[in-house]
Amino acid sequence: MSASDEQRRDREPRPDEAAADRPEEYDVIVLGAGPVGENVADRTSAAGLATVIVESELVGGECSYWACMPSKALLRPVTARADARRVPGVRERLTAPLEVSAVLAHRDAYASHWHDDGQVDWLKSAGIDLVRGRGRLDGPRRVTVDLPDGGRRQLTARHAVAVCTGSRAALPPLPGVDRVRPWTSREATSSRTVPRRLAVVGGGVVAVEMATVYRALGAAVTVLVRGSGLLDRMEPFAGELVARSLTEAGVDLRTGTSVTGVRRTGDGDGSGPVVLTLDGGDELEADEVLFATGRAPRTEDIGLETIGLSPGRWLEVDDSCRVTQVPDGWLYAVGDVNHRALLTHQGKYQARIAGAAIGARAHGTPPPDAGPWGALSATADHAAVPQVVFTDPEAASVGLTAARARESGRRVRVVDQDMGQVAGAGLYAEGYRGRARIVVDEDRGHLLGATFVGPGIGELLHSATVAVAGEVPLDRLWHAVPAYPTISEVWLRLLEKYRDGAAEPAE
Ligand SMILES: Cc1cc2nc3c(=O)[nH]c(=O)nc-3n(C[C@H](O)[C@H](O)[C@H](O)COP(=O)(O)OP(=O)(O)OC[C@H]3O[C@@H](n4cnc5c(N)ncnc54)[C@H](O)[C@@H]3O)c2cc1C
Ligand SMILES: NC(=O)c1ccc[n+]([C@@H]2O[C@H](COP(=O)([O-])OP(=O)(O)OC[C@H]3O[C@@H](n4cnc5c(N)ncnc54)[C@H](O)[C@@H]3O)[C@@H](O)[C@H]2O)c1
Repeated sequence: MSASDEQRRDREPRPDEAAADRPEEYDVIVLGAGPVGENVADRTSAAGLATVIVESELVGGECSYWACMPSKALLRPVTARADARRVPGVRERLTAPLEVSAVLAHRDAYASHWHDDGQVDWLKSAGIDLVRGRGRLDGPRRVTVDLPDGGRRQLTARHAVAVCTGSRAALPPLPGVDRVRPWTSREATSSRTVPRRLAVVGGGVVAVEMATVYRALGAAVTVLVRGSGLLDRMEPFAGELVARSLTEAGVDLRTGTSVTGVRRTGDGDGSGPVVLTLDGGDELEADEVLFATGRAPRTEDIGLETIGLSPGRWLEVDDSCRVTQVPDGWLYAVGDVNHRALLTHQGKYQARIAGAAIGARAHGTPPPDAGPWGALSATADHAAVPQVVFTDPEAASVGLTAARARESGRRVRVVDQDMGQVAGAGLYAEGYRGRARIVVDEDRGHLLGATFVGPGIGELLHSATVAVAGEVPLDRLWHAVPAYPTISEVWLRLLEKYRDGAAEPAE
């Protein structure tokens, strides 16, 4: 039997009787089996470390069952239909609305019908032990798990504990909000019915994606945004183009509107329509209200107080995802819970890095490349975070916006391009509407950021991510020739304008 076979045998799930009072020792304990926890465990297990993962709900986490997967499965039929309706010869045959039951069934399939057997099988195949239950830190390197059957297991970690407990929807502090059965992203992504009237509070990513879905499924949707526009972390034109499209689709979009009260009209039992009071005194009645008002860390009940940290806060980490306030470097916090970038792909990137760092430190190998852009440093979190908002049009960005780049004190030049002028875009969709922007570091001659808005541009984003993360000189990008006639030719238009010294966009 090889050493790795022996390690794998060591990591076979322990029979319950072994659980008694005696702490079970592992090299690494991962708390939370969302996409990020799974990837940390995968990397530490691959590094030959005996790894156990603790999960209180479903292996796969928010992303698989109540976030990325179901939301994108709901959105894809919407954007596919919208795209097809912009193609002559197809649109004439596309007069019927979406088949709601088929869309919801597609969503159910992508959420694996809220069963995690597939993910559990994968854990087993990777040699990772699973303990189901609520885990809490219980002093340095110790985790206690309350099991679903009322029992308890105690785990200790020789090398590291990785907190990957993610985030939950944050509700605004409105009196009575918890008595009106509000929707959060969980209900919006898993609902089996389409409300006749849906009010959406918030102007961020969840708000615009879910407004897109429910409007296309037939709901009368009102979006209440307290600020002046949508998607305020992206370039302003992204929110403007998405707002225009939502409005054209029939969404009642109200900016500069805050909600000051919420109640149900029934007998105090949570029944009846929901009524929102708006600043200024107006009221809005709907059948459901979705609060898409950001996220809170799932750290309030994980025993942080037993190691001298405050519960309920985001955990601050260094670039290898080690919690900075904990001595001896045994505690890591990876994914949403560290608040660096609340995105699955970025959390999984951190997981690969944290897993490698835990492995290197456990084996006593001096970290060879812990500096910026090295294998043990999540540098992209600061410079090259990509995100696609899957609305119609899609909005995609990486790196810094023009405003953020200027705030950073760099000498910056901004170039914009109307996507409608790109031949490949016109072929993709008649009357293609969209815009692209690059933000150039004038002193270093490479891209700091890029934003694309338009149908089907999500797949374009990775080209920009490579350019930003790779700090590819613009002179060399000039030789990266986009195929004709693809939407990617927008790169050529942007670089031509940059070389020709085109005037900067007004905004
Ligand atoms: C509606 C919506 C759509 C999204 N769409 C996208 C998208 O398209 N692309 C994208 O990149 N990102 C998207 N995101 C963000 C993405 O879902 C998160 O960034 C991602 O899920 C974070 O992964 P995580 O593993 O850090 O946390 P989670 O996925 O939240 O997983 C944490 C896990 O820890 C478990 N846990 C918590 N506490 C304990 C405990 N005490 N003991 C045991 N287990 C515990 C939880 O049950 C959960 O399974 C979306 C988010 C939302 C809300
Ligand atoms: N396609 C994707 O990549 C995708 C999709 C969905 C969610 N996500 C991730 O999930 C996270 C959560 O998304 P989100 O939309 O909930 O958060 P968000 O931070 O993107 O947007 C929150 C919105 O709610 C508003 N808001 C906050 N408090 C409010 C209050 N009290 N009253 C009224 N408005 C209020 C904010 O102004 C903002 O418009 C995001 O960070 C995002 O990265 C990603």
